[in-house]
Amino acid sequence: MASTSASACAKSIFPSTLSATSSSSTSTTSLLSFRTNNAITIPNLSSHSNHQQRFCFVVNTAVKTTVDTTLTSSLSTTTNPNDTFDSFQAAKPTILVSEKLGSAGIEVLRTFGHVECAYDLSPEDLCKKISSCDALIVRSGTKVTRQVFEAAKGRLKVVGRAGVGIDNVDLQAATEFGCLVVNAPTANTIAAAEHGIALLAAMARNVAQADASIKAGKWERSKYVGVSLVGKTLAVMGFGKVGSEVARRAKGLGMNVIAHDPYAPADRARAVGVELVSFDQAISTADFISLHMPLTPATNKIFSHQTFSLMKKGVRIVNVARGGVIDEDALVKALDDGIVAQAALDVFTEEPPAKDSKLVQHHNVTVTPHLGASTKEAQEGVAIEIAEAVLGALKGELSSTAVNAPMVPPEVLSELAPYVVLAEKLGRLAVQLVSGGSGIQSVKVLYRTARDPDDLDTRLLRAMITKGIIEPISDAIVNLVNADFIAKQKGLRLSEERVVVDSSPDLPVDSIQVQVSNVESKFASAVVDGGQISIEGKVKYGVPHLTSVGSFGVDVSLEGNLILCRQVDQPGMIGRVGNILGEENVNVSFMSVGRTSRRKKAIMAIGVDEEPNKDTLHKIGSVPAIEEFVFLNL
Ligand SMILES: NC(=O)C1=CN([C@@H]2O[C@H](COP(=O)(O)OP(=O)(O)OC[C@H]3O[C@@H](n4cnc5c(N)ncnc54)[C@H](O)[C@@H]3O)[C@@H](O)[C@H]2O)C=CC1
Ligand SMILES: O=C(O)C(=O)COP(=O)(O)O
Repeated sequence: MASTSASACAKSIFPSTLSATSSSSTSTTSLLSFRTNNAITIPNLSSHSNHQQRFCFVVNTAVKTTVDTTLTSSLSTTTNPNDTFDSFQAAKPTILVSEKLGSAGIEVLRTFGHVECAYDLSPEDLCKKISSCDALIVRSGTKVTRQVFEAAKGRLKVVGRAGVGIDNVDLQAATEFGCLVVNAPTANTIAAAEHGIALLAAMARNVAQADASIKAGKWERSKYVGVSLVGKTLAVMGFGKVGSEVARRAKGLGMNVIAHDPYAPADRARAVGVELVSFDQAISTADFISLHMPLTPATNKIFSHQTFSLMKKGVRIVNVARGGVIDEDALVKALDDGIVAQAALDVFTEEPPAKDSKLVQHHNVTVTPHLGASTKEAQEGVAIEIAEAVLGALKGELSSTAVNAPMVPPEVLSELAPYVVLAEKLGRLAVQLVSGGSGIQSVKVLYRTARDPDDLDTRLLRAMITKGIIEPISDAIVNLVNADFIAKQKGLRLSEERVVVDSSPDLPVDSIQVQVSNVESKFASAVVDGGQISIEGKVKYGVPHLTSVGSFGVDVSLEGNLILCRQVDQPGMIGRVGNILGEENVNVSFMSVGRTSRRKKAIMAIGVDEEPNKDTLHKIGSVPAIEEFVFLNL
């Protein structure tokens, strides 16, 4: 067995002789590469269930071999799509829930997978557990670090964040490891907004301090005189879902509301009766400031010594967003200096904060332990929202709440389904036509289509071509999440061009052509005049077909294995090759001949159910009229 070393792929992709083991599965190409001991189908991609053969290219890296061996053994006897579904049911995915999740969500998850609830895991214990999990569901308390993705060893397919903020998930690492991250962005909006208003009012009227004072046996009416909200200016920093709900409520309290958000559309602000202003204007004119932006590198410690110095003396600040947007030492100083009169904080840079935190202990600070999303209603809603998103991802569907992958609407996905299969197979064919040792760096994809360019979303197709090219020759597992990242890492440049043709606009794509530049081919006839390997395919009756190899037209369904022969066009060739295969009990599933002109060069494309042995291939190669041939796995 020849092999490709992973290290050889660092700069460019080096195909070498590929060997293949066959296994069977239903047709499908999983967008999230569900590769454990489960066989998974994507329901909305499973219309090609007649494609029973799937071939796993084995290379000599430990990871790839292990994974593929598991896949091969678990699928080797599967011929019926229902069998695959049954075996999938038997091997349910494991879903680890690492923080308290509403029971309705747990019930939804149990319909599909084994659910393990393990709260308060140490980082080490999480890393130990994760390699046996297909999905992980967290809230804000679990740090999903690069180490977690590394420890998952490729098994973790999806991280579900039961809430909005994903700053506790290392998104870059998730993407590199091909793990989808989904969140539940809407179900806790009102809860967070209500908590913001609760803190605003409680702070203005010293509710928490007065409560503590009474419980300590005191009766301090003059100490806890508050300030009124009506007529005061509130600056909402971050005019997204929560910010706009806070603004709406604050207006109901008679406040004058302004907002700062560089990305919020002005008409959304206008609809709530809020003026969008610059950062400096917002913080310098506000009596109250409420924070509702995400924690990102750009917002990290955005409230600092410098920004506090611009604020009105006596300003009051509410934070139900993320602790990290405030430089907490700077806030303590601003409180001590009287620039900030009071702060009400639900979130902290470190959670829980240190017991002796000066900020938490400050007499002008009101605190809650990250309770913004903690209402019964919000937690049930978030749990169902995240459970559905995670199950969708495990089924291979694309989520509308994907954080690190393009969101492809279901109708686009189902329309593109057969083309997704075609795209991956063309990628696989193209890479096998490259001769060992020549590195693929540049691939061009031409989509012939009658559609307006704006009506054709090719991200899925591009990802699947990348998957087809890269997976057979490396240990990478490529999916929609990491395709562009892995292509870049491997030095593969993939450019796309849409060519408008006069065909039916009902079909998204008429044909897909894959061209590989600056490489040698082990099948010279696949090379066109410009010097690039070129193959083209179409979807016919829902099934992917190869329609051209180099400048030869062929028409073969892309299933099983393929033998391409170039021969002198003469009578009896089909019979001779067919006989050789028949004698060796290799079943021919289809045959197609394309030629330049009569009695000149011809290409014969032969689909075979079984992989012919070396002797059989040698006999084919020895037929005098055959000038070159290649055996390809799909
Ligand atoms: N305390 C809690 O329990 C909860 C906290 N949150 C937090 O609240 C925040 C907002 O959540 P949503 O409104 O649902 O998110 P969202 O995504 O709907 O809104 C965030 C807004 O912040 C804006 N933004 C981004 N960078 C900004 C910047 N530099 N300056 C000003 N605005 C900026 C965005 O354009 C967006 O409109 C998030 O940090 C989230 O994690 C959300 C729910 C509960
Ligand atoms: O949704 C968010 O961003 C939150 O901060 C809520 O966090 P939690 O799920 O309550 O840990």
